Amino acid sequence: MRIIVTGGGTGGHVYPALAFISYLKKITPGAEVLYIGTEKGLESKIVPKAGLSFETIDVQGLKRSMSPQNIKTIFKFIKSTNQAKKIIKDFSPDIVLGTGGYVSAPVIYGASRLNIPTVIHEQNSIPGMTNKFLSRFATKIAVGFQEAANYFPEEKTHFTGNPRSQEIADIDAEEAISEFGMSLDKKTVLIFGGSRGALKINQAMVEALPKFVGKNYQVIYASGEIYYNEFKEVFEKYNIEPNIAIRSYIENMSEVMSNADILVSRAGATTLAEVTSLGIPSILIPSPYVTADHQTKNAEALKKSGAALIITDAELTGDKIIKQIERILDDGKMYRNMSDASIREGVLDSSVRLLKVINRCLE
Ligand SMILES: CC(=O)N[C@H]1[C@@H](OP(=O)(O)OP(=O)(O)OC[C@H]2O[C@@H](n3ccc(=O)[nH]c3=O)[C@H](O)[C@@H]2O)O[C@H](CO)[C@@H](O)[C@@H]1O
Repeated sequence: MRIIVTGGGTGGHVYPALAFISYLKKITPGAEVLYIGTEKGLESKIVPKAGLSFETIDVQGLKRSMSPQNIKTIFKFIKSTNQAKKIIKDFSPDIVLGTGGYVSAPVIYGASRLNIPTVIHEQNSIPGMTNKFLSRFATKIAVGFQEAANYFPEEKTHFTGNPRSQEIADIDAEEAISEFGMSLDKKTVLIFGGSRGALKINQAMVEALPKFVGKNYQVIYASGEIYYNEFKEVFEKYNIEPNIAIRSYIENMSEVMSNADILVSRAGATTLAEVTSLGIPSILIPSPYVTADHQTKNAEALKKSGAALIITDAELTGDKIIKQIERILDDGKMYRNMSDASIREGVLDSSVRLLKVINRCLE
């Protein structure tokens, strides 16, 4: 199979694409893969590192309201579609898969103009603007949350879950935690604010860090690369504590998360796919700054099932984080119930399902 994969901007769009590619290569060793992203997005750092062929195009996101800036965007869209079409023609794929983010718009649209089958994957419970626009042109649509199917044409939409679930469920890497200087005998709380970090979570952590010192559980925190320097002094002070490890970004997140007992994080869809595939209880702080408040909807789906507690961004403090962590850790029954609910939400064959959807386009 020759496949072009596109998706980018943030980790939430890139990691599912990489997880699917890795599964595809495992079961179809001859598969030829080309990834199209942008220079600026996180994909330009992590896709080449994964050893994949990577090409870039210039893209600009659509604004919600009409403005002179948007007219420029339309011209840019036409230009980037032409760039994408040239790459697609040269590679001549059987199929093009898009996992969201601005970059997937010109690539999927361009492929559909060239009559090449396309599949888009929507990770969130409420679709983003790019996938809503592309839903008219895509051959098939795969969704990570059942709720998202309501926004797309029924006849071409399939529930697959998020490929990161299947990938992370197979991982068991105890050594990852020792690399952080942590103990295998203590409960581990993993905390981060999505792939880029979140200011509000960093501020709450500055308040919480002194209070984590000497606790009978350990804390691994990723601040996000753009925030690390801002709080460096505090982070360096507490990083030397035996039960605290602080990093700007965790590259081997799958391995680290597989050792976690509780997750505290934003409610990005890919993070939620990961945590449920491992059956880990979570404390979610949905970002209020995303399209259609989709993180609140993502988090509510997990809360409803009993797998997560929610702290709203407005009420977030260091003390609230600690209180909720200890509420779960100190109550064995609550812990087990949340963990059982979490694993029930996991879709452990998500890449198998996505490949089925792709193969149906090729019949
Ligand atoms: C602000 C914003 O627009 N957020 C969106 C973006 O988030 P974002 O990129 O933050 O998405 P997710 O939380 O879904 O995924 C983050 C990914 O980064 C990984 N990770 C995180 C921290 C770290 O140090 N190392 C690491 O590898 C996580 O394990 C996960 O795989 O895409 C998601 C998926 O469409 C959406 O649901 C989010 O609403």
